[in-house]
Amino acid sequence: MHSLRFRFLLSIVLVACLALLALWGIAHFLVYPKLLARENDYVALEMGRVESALKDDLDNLGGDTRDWASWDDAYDFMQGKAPDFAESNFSQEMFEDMDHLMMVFMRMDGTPVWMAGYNPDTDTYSTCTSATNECRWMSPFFNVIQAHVHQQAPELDKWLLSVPTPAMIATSPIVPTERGSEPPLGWLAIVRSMDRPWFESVRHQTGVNVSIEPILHPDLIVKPPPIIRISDDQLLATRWLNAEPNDDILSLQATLARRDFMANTASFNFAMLWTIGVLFTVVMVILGLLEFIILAPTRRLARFTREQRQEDHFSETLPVNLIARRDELGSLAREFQHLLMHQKQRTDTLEHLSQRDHLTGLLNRRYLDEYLVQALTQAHQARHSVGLIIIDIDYFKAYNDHYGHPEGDHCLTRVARTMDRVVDDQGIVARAGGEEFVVVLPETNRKRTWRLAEQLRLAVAAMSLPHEHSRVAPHVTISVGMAISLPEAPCQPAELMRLADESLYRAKKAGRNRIDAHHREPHHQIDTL
Ligand SMILES: Nc1nc2c(ncn2[C@@H]2O[C@H](COP(=O)(O)OP(=O)(O)OP(=O)(O)O)[C@@H](O)[C@H]2O)c(=O)[nH]1
Repeated sequence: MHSLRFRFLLSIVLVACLALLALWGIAHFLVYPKLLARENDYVALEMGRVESALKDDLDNLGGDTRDWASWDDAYDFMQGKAPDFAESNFSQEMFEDMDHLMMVFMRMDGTPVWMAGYNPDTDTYSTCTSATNECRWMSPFFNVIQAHVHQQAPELDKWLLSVPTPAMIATSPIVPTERGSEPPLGWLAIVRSMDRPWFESVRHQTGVNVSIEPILHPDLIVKPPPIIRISDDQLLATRWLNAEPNDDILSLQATLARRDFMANTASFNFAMLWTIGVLFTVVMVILGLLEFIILAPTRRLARFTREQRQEDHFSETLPVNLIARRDELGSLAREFQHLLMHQKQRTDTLEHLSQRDHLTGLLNRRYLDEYLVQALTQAHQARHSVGLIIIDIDYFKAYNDHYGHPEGDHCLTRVARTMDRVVDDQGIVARAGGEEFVVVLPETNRKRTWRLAEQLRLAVAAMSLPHEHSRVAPHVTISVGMAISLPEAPCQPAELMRLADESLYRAKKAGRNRIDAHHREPHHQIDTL
């Protein structure tokens, strides 16, 4: 059997577990996805800024290239009219300031006219008419540019390059500014390396740390996801930029701090912890209230009920604090108390009925037998004498026959009442059966027993109940036999009854309306009224 406390505890723990599960579900399925979606938006915004910085840079490069390519001096230079144009306008300082890696003037068919480059690795600036000797390092760029312009319409173009190093390139046809529709004489291409200084400038503009990696033959590799959450406080965002040659890809990567996500997560965890703490406190308070309001009183009621089964603990009054309650438990306790009292009354009535003779109201034979056993046992221990008197109405059959049975009953009742009054608290009077009565005196002696027997006989005679057919007197008389259990010669109940019965028999035989005692008693003469 599980106690109420256990059941309540189990239920509340189950409810608490469900609540925790619900919190976990809310966190896992609602809050964290929402936070991650917000973080994705944040990443898109940041990467958008980086891409737009890159685009602006590319646009600037394109603008510079177009400006140089549409300058009349450049057009003249391509015509051979201004041979010093390039050498005098371009220098290492300018390349460093403009962050240019190289530039090349070429004819429409891609033949180089003049090229210059600043190699940051060797910190050298060189100019050449072809990608040879000190300008050899420019040849990979030049070759791609050459291939590109072969397929390009004569207008400004800006694009990204993957190898030999990530770079942005602008190519523009060389045309005169104000000479109407004269054909372009060649191409100007300017290359800007996307290396560490470029990363620094992007970081300066956007506040984001970026890097660029070329991915050659992108069809052959598995692209990593656009967002990789490296740790709790950092993520790696990737954007794919188309580049030449061979449809390569530049992987633009940025390491972003997960500040918002961390802050939101910390706030949510803080709220969760408080929620769990409040939940736990509520559970404990509910348990305490349950214990105080229901469980403890219920246990008191159960304990009280249990005690009632043990006779020596019987009590009709429940604990006051239970009875005084103004709730369901209080009314249950009060109802229970009424039930107990009612039960007690019925038990008392039944006990009374089981001990009494229904006609005379005297104690019955069953009670007499039990009482006699008890009285003799106690007298034996306390070394007392027990007196037993048997009374029988004389010629009662004749009485019945003459006056009728109901009148006989009436006579029995009146005789019984008289004897009960005479004995009073000296002992008990029982109806042993028919017209025979027994008196037991638990603490007595021979003399007192004899005297009471005589008082009984005289009292019945004094009632003067007419008895026309009695042969000893004109009224109802009794014969009495008595016996005593002495401490020095104790008797068993049956023996004492037998001795008293024998005395009665002798009294009857001797003429009735008299007393006879057990033979050890002094002999007494017949007393006749
Ligand atoms: N009215 C009435 N009569 C009863 C009751 N119980 C027993 N009796 C009668 O009591 C009578 C007892 O008669 P007996 O035992 O023959 O003795 P007796 O006539 O009294 O004569 P002795 O005892 O020898 O003097 C019987 O007639 C029973 O019917 C009772 O409850 N009511």
